[in-house]
This record gives sequence, C-alpha cells and structure tokens, in this order.
Amino acid sequence: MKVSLGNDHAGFRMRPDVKEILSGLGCETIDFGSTSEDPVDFPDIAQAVCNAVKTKQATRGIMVCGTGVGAVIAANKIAGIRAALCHDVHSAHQSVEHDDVNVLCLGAQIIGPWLAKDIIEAFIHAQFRDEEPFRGRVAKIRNLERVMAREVIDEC
Ligand SMILES: O=C(CO)[C@H](O)[C@H](O)[C@H](O)COP(=O)(O)O
Repeated sequence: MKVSLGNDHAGFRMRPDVKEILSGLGCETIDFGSTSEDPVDFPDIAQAVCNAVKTKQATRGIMVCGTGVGAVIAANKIAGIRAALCHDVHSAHQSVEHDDVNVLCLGAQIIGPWLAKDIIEAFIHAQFRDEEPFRGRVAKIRNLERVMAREVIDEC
C-alpha cells in the first residue's frame, strides 16, 4: 500500500518511528516532510498529504502534529478525505471499517512509539466494510461535502 506521510515540527520526533513502522508493514511512503524541527504550519503539510490521497497517488495518509487535533481539522476540510484522530487501537481499525477513513492523524506529544505502532498497524490492515449501513452513511458524508461546496459557491 502507498501511504502519504507528513508531520509538522511538533510531529517531527515521531517521524522516524512512523517511517520504520510503515516500512515494516511493507508500505511505500510518499513523504511530504517536514524534515526538521523548524516551525511549519500543519495545514500546509496536511494539504499535501491529503491531496496525494485525493488524487489516488496514495491509498491512505498519515499526518502527525503535536496533538493530532490541528491535523485532523485541516484534513477534514479537503473533499474526499475522511480523517480520524486515533490514539487507541479500536478507533484506528473501526474508523476504516465503518467510516472508510483514509487519513490517520496522530499526536506525537500525546502517545509514544509503541502505541503508535499498534495504531498504525490497525489502521493499515483495516478494510472498509462496503455494506449497509456503513455504505449509506459514508454516502451521506459525501453528500454533506457536496452541500457544503454548493453553499460556498452560493456565497461567492
Ligand atoms: O498540535 C498541533 C496543532 O493541533 C501543532 O502540532 C502544534 O504543536 C501546536 O499548534 C503548537 O504550535 P507551536 O508552534 O509548536 O507552539
């Protein structure tokens, strides 16, 4: 599986762990940085990570910031992205199985590398249950995106 990967300065410390975990799972990573602790803005990195998923260059994305909160807010603004902030294993797989989540957000200031490994493994191995009621709910999420996009166009 191809996974787009990004972190801001606060997520930088977890970056080598995430890359090693993904490599151990046989995933190819498309790396959008950041490659240092110099301050960067997480929305910029999240946009790059999510755009790779949206355009199908990557199947899934992982975005690491300090708490994961900013990353998940930014990622969910992008059409076609269903991002989840998961700091437990159950959410990591159920978010894919039920909600077809395609971007995992993590907080490097909140969890350590061992839990991150279990979470990433659960996220990568999980598959969407393309059946009712999940299919219909995801369709309704997609419909919300269309409604919101129309509202933006109407405002212009
Ligand atoms: O967690 C984050 C956003 O939810 C970011 O990664 C930053 O850690 C947070 O915004 C704090 O910013 P700072 O520039 O590191 O003070």
